[in-house]
Amino acid sequence: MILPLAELHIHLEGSLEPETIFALASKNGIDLPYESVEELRAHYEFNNLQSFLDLFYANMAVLRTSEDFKEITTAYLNRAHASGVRHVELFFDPQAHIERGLSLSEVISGIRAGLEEAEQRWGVTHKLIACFWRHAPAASAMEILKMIVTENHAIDGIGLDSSELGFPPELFEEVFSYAREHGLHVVAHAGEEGPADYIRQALDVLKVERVDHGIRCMDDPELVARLVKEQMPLTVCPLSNVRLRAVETLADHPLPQMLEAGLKVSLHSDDPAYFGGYLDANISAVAEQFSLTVSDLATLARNSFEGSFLDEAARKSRLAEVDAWLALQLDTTRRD
Ligand SMILES: Nc1ncnc2[nH]cnc12
Ligand SMILES: [Zn+2]
Repeated sequence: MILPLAELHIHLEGSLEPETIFALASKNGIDLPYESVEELRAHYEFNNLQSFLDLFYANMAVLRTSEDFKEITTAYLNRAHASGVRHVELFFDPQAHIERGLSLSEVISGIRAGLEEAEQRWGVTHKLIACFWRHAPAASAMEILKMIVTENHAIDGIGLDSSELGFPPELFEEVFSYAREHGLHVVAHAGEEGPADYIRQALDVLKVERVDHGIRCMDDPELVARLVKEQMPLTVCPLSNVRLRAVETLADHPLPQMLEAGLKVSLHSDDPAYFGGYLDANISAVAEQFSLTVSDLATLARNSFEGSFLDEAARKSRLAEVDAWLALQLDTTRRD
């Protein structure tokens, strides 16, 4: 039995593998500035978040049709299912695709078709979260959000992503308040590269239900105490943090201290095609680095379902699956 997990921090466009970038470019008649997959892959060395985002936004320009979105959603879900994912809350960047002339309906219908097929095939449940760019004006986010609401697009929540430093969450107060008033879930990237104060703003101004990354909370003991008290879910992405140099090496990652402090941490893959692995790779890397026990892994898995937007009944049944996994592991250990 594989450890059942909820993947709560995955950017669909970050699952675009180099081979798929080439295949879509060829299909859509787009010239890439690389001769081969190997040449493209050679650019996957990042100094910080921005150096990654520049390549990430350029590469996603190969996505041109609703079918492209369905294809990459299906490819991601095939891979995720194999790594134990039973529920996914998928991010996508609407501004990137609308800028290229796609309509919201084309993008969302393609993604939804892939999500629904995976639910029918494997029972992998889903939510869809539109992430707004913090480097773009809040007015652009608001315009798209109003379109989502008035045209009744199938979106479950909104998030906030892209360049962090210099773009504090408070710039998006009105956008998040409008989203909450219209019954959408709200999450935001905060404290990935940016300071602990951005996490506080995400809580106090945006009133988020979950913080994406949040690792910089460890600079601020008072904030840690609050996050523990509120049991605020933090979606931590260890391989991303290493590749974007938010931490120097995996050994320097604050995950053990975050767990020790009682923070509600779960593990996720962020942009798996760029950072060296899907959810299973993230979990194996930290399990090995920090000698995590099966009980630690069960806690991380439980936190992923508790931090999700699943309804009570579905969450309970997934938590029972985690308990069954742990019982089996403990039983196997006893017999060995
Ligand atoms: N790690 C990350 N941080 C901010 N925005 C992103 N978009 C995709 N990946 C991201
Ligand atoms: Zn992210």
